[in-house]
Amino acid sequence: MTTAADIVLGANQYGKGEVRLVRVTRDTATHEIEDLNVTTQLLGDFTDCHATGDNSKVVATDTQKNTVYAFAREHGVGTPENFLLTLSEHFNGSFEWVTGSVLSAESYAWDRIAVDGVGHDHAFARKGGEVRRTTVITEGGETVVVSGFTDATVLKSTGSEFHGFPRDRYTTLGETTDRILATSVTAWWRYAGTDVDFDKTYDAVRQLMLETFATQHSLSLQQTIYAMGSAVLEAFEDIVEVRLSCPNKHHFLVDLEPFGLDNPGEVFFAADRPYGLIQATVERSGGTRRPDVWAAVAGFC
Ligand SMILES: O=c1[nH]c(=O)c2[nH]c(=O)[nH]c2[nH]1
Repeated sequence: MTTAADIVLGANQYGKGEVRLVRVTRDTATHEIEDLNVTTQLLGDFTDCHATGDNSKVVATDTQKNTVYAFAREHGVGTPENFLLTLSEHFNGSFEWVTGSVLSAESYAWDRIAVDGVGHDHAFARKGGEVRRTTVITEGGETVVVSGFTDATVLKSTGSEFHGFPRDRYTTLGETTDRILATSVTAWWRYAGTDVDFDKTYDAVRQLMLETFATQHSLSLQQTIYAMGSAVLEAFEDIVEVRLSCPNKHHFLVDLEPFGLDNPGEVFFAADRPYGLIQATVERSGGTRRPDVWAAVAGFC
């Protein structure tokens, strides 16, 4: 018969998975952003906590997460390799029972959004991920072209406010005059006809939307997406309607005060959910609505 004495703990490790860190360097008006997803795993003799519930050697995963954010403020990020090396030195050097660690980081690259051909100071588009899409619907002798893109992730590190919203007993959100605004734009537009230079129009619409995101001082994501859609309708006669679906990818300023550090809008927790989901159609007044067309395109847009 097997008894507890015959059972031992095998390989184990633990830490915090996917610490989403965005660091904004804002010493000058030209901001830099660093965007990482860090996972920490500590190795060592953690038999007691597994076998008896003695946590005296468990560096809490919450502490590990806090260390990632605090180090981003204290030491900066720099290369992900150097950032992890600094964290490794800390975890392995501070707790004698920690005999090793496995630290990993994903690093997401961002380009500056070009405005009039020049990289914007504080508006960025994430590299990759974006997909151009189109749907052509032919029915009853009529052909309708709807084009757009999904997952164009953009972020502005300033130039965004959100205040003046109603407060009730469930409202805890603070008002802000300076926040990160980040979203992953899904945009579709319906063409009036089919005689269009689709490549040229696609590039120009996409560019105009990103430029508008970059340059419009935002009072809400709703205002921003309306401005993006309006700019397209103003510039392109052969587009009759624009639909936008944009998750508000919240970035929360990390409270570093418990660690004796200030956080002047520099170190953020990039939450992946829940997100605000802001969706709008921008159309020409008096234009014909085509719910049948949109129904043929998956989802709201
Ligand atoms: O731009 C925003 N629109 C909202 O409707 C909203 N709601 C919220 O909590 N934050 C924000 N931000």
